Amino acid sequence: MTETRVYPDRGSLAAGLAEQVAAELNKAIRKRGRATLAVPGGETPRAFLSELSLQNVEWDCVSVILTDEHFVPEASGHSNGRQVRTLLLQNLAAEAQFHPFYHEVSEPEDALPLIATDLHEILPIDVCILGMGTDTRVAALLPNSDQLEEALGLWAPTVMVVRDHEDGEPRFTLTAPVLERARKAHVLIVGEEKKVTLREAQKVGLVEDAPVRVILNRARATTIHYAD
Ligand SMILES: O=C(O)[C@H](O)[C@@H](O)[C@H](O)[C@H](O)COP(=O)(O)O
Repeated sequence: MTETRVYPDRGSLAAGLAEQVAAELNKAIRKRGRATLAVPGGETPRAFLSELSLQNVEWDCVSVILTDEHFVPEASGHSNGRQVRTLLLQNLAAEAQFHPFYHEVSEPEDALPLIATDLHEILPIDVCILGMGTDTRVAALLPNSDQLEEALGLWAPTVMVVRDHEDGEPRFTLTAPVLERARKAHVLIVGEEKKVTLREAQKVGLVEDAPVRVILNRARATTIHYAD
C-alpha cells in the first residue's frame, strides 16, 4: 500500500515527516519495547533529521542505522554517519543508540561481519527513510553497480559492499530484502526532476532498471513525500 503526501515546501515536509516518524517510532516502542530507524545520507533528509531530533520520542529505546554509508571515517565530510551524529543525534534524540557501518579495517568487506552481527539484534527496520537519486537509486542500490543484481536478490545478505561502476568508490548498503521488510518506508521526493524520475519508475519495468522499484513494488507500507 502506497500513500502520497504533498507539501507546499521543503520546510513543511521536514516538519510534517518528523511528526509522523515520531508517532510511528513511539507506536513501535509501545508494541515491542523498542524501535529501529534507518536513515539515508544525502542532502534531502538534512532538515528532517534536525526536526526529528526535537521530537518527543522514547529515544533511549531507538536504534538508529544508515541505509548506506561511504567507506570513510566520520571525520570525513562524505560520512553519512557524521551527518546523523551532527543533525539527528542531538537535542532529545541524543539518547538514541547509533550503529555505524564504518569500521577501521583495511578493506570494506572486512567490516561486513561486524555490521551484520550488530544489525542482527535490531532488524527488521520499523521506520525506513529513503532519498532517491536522479538515477533512481535508493540507499546505495546503484543502477550502474556490478553488485546490484546480488543486492536486489531474495537471498542477498543483510548488508553488502557495492562499487560505483564509474569511480569504483565502495559503499555499504542495506540490501533489498532488508529495505522491503521495513514495517514503514518513507521516500522523499524533492524537486521537479525527481518527480518526473519517480513517475517513470512507477511504470511497469525491471527492478534492476530502477532500484526504487524495490520500495514501490515490494515494500510493506510506503508513503511518498513530495515537495518542490
Ligand atoms: O548516501 C546517499 O547518497 C544516499 O543514501 C542516497 O541514496 C541518497 O538518498 C540519494 O542519492 C539522494 O541524495 P540527495 O538527497 O542528496 O538528492
